[in-house]
Amino acid sequence: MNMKKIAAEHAVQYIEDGMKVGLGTGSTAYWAIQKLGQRVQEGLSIQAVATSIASEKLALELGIPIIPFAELNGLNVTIDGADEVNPELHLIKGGGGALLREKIVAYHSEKLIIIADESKWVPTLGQFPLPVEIIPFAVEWTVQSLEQLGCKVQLRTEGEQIFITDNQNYIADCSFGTIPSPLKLHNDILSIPGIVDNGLFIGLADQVIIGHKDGSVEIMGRK
Ligand SMILES: O=C[C@H](O)[C@H](O)[C@H](O)COP(=O)(O)O
Repeated sequence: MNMKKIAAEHAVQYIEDGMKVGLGTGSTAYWAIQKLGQRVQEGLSIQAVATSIASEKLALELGIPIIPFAELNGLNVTIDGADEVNPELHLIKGGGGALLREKIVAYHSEKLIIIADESKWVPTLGQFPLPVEIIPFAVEWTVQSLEQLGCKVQLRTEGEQIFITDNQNYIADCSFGTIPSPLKLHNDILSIPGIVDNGLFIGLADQVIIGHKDGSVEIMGRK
């Protein structure tokens, strides 16, 4: 049973004609974009923006209309994946390196629906190393400042090369083990110069759809 696909396809049921939709990034969002593409080919009329170059490319291949940001005044809904979700629906995102564009798009969406397989549901955030997007300038100092917050930092690589985000930045993966106060950590990280954003999504998710091994979906959320 493909738990990611089940959650994604459930979320896409909520998309209606005329909606402005944000497209997430990653292997779970992939299934949502596929399903949305199928519905567009069957006549669904939507306008979309994407949270990564990869998702935009996939959407265009499937015939989903991608609209310039300047032409849209916000979004009705965004469907995106997550690396961890806690019972308060706070998230860690950015495993695919797309956290900055994802957070911008989520912020401007009336509703953020998170889709995930059951392995992403955790009592406390932090087992998954927190991705932090940093600018390349003085990266060594920025990394030192992150380590002073009590984590082990690994600058993300892709093969032999440093991983470069869609925004031409780096990702520092920060292993905290556990994050008891996500909001405090979020603010502490953002107070370091050179950091663009981090993968903690606090109070942004409205609904979380979890796909289970037995094919069922579990829906949690505020709206
Ligand atoms: O940067 C990537 C995103 O935040 C993804 O949505 C997140 O990493 C989850 O990815 P996946 O659905 O592939 O587990």
